[in-house]
Amino acid sequence: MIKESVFKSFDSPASLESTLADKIANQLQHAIDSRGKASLVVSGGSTPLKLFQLLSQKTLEWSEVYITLADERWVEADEKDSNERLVREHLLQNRAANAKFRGLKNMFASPEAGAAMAGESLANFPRPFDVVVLGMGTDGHTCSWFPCSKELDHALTTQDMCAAVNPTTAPHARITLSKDAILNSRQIYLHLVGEAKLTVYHHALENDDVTKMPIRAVLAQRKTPVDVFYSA
Ligand SMILES: O=C(O)C(O)[C@@H](O)[C@H](O)[C@H](O)COP(=O)(O)O
Repeated sequence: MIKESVFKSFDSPASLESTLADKIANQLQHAIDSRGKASLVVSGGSTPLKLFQLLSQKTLEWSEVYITLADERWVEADEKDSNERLVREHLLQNRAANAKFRGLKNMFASPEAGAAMAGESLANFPRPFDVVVLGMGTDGHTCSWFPCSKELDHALTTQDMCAAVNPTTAPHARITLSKDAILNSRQIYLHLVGEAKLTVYHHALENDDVTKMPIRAVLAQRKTPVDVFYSA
């Protein structure tokens, strides 16, 4: 059994999003007050859209906030499935329009070819990352650490910032921050909405086999604090 992380359950996605947006904004501003700048890593997918919108309205020194993605699909930044597009349309708006954003997709033809440059492009980000917001798929993946992919072990063991992944159960070649990069953070939030995700989360706590459920790489470690924010 994995020892459970801090688990916060909310009555509705809206109350979760409101609380989480407040917490993230406070932590980013605290980082700026303490160290002059702050870093935020966000995930794509459908779960964080409202959170992005709420965050974008927060009053803080967004010009000192460096934002990047936990993972990206290897598609152009204006395509439907691009996480960069999602972040530009929902987070880098309103007050957050002044934030410094770096996506992970670059001009290379594949994530394998582009991974080193994607990592280098984050060189001026404050590390450890101040706040990382992760999602989770119902197969137990987080970031683009897919249980089906032959690159999983590399993504979970490399010291490089970024790794290429070719999932067989999800569309698009991907680039993902490595486990090493994700865990070099001051705070990780796991944002879960829906009872199906709660079932998967409880299943993930049953043992520490990361090859079956890579989310365990986050849940089974004690180096970096992980708070789970859940609403049905
Ligand atoms: O780009 C992505 O797809 C991700 O970053 C991924 O790890 C996501 O967080 C989960 O798949 C959950 O996705 P949903 O929020 O859509 O359920």
